[in-house]
Amino acid sequence: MHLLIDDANIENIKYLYNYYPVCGVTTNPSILFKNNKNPLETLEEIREFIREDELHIQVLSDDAENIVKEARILKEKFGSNTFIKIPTNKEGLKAIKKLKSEQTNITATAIYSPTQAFLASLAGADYVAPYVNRIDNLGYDGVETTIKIQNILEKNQTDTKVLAASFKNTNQVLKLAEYGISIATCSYEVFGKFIEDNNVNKAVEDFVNDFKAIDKDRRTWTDYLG
Ligand SMILES: O=P(O)(O)OC[C@H]1O[C@](O)(CO)[C@@H](O)[C@@H]1O
Repeated sequence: MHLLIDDANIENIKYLYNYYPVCGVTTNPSILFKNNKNPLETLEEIREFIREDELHIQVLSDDAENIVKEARILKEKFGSNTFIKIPTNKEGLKAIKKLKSEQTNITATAIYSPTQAFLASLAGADYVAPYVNRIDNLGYDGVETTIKIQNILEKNQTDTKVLAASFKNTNQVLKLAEYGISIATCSYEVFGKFIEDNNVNKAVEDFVNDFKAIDKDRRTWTDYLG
């Protein structure tokens, strides 16, 4: 499983890139709204910072013809490793079919059911993005649904990968990693919870204190060898 950042705040993105093994950024209109800045300038800044890594941007048109138009403009502006996020409804499927014939990278988004994912895959989507936490909130099981989607894609030997989205805790992510889900996109808040264990800090502190007791003037190997 690879990890993407689900955020549009450039400071958060820079911070997470500095510490975590991530391979790109996903955005959606609500994330851009939350960032409270000019959305175009924000995306330009993100693209400049992440260079050729994956950048996922969602279209806002309702009908296939305008979705295709918007996708072409976004692809032209943000480059080849940009994934156009298209909601998986009927108009979206129609647009995905058309855009695939133009070699556009597509993330089929707003996926709540395996049927949607299967259809998006047949239409040519590169990624399908099930909304794990939102599915949980509907009273279904987001993790199970995502695994089911993965099984369907594997059994049907498609090239489409699962990009799991909408997480509220790290356990949801880890469960999917266990099943080899291709990629997960996580918010700044969820990243913050990945390594938050006081036991780890305590263990490290004990190691350092023990070592320091050997020679109080030499705390690290750099002090011995540097
Ligand atoms: O339920 P949430 O946290 O709003 O997440 C919706 C998800 O859908 C996406 O738009 C799919 O990529 C993500 O950007 C986001 O994680």
